[in-house]
Amino acid sequence: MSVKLTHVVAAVILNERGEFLLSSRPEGKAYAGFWEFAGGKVEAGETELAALQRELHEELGIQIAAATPWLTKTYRYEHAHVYLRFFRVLPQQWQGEIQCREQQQYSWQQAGRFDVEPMLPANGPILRALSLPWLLKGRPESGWRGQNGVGEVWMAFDVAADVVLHTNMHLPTVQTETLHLLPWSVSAQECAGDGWWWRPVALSDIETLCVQLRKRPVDMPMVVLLDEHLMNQASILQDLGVHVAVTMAEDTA
Ligand SMILES: Nc1nc2c([nH]c(=O)n2[C@@H]2O[C@H](COP(=O)(O)OP(=O)(O)OP(=O)(O)O)[C@@H](O)[C@H]2O)c(=O)[nH]1
Repeated sequence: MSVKLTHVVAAVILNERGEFLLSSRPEGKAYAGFWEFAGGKVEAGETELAALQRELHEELGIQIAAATPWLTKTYRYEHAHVYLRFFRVLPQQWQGEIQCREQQQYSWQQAGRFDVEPMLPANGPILRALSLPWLLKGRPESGWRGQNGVGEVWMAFDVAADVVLHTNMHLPTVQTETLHLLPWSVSAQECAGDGWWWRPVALSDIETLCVQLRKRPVDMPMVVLLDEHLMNQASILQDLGVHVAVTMAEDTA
């Protein structure tokens, strides 16, 4: 018997300090009191963005002008089998005074330092993924630096060399399918089970990736490693929900 997937959207709302908004599920709902990203079910005929805008207004009284699609997640609860689509909402993309219109609580949280619980079980990988900066700069030899909500993050992992050398992938089906459609000039590698890295060599590789991401989003963070000649593609990729690592000259790394 096939089980109907409930389509849900949820927002990672950011403030100027780089913190993320979590709210508690109101009484009367399944998992009442658990913490989640504000959002809810997409109604028939509604786009994901329209559903996000409606839910955030209904629950918190805020207006969302724009949002960037990020990760997806499928999860089976006792009460429902859900397909979740998370959006990233930057400080300049939302406005309004936060109100708890459903008697829920809300809390601004720092990446990797969440101090509210319990969290909805489906959200574990999403919370971990929030620690990964949206932009990393550096070199394979000297490591990668970026900012998350807690502060500066430094990653010493020699990603570039690994990405180039290994073509063996152990990726969830969704991503394997996405990667399969990417040009052969690239390879990718899963990174500690919490994300994966991909290194395009030409502009056409990036164009192919963009087409694929629009059709089929990823369920683990994807870091695209940009060599100097492709650095101007960083914002296009970030707008598609990708984390970017750019290779800098040694003295600016
Ligand atoms: N809003 C939200 N829902 C989530 C998250 N993570 C997660 O697994 N879910 C699941 O997605 C589903 C969302 O449904 P909901 O009950 O909040 O939706 P809704 O506001 O439209 O509720 P309604 O049933 O009153 O119409 C629930 O099964 C919930 O457990 C999350 O971060 N945010």
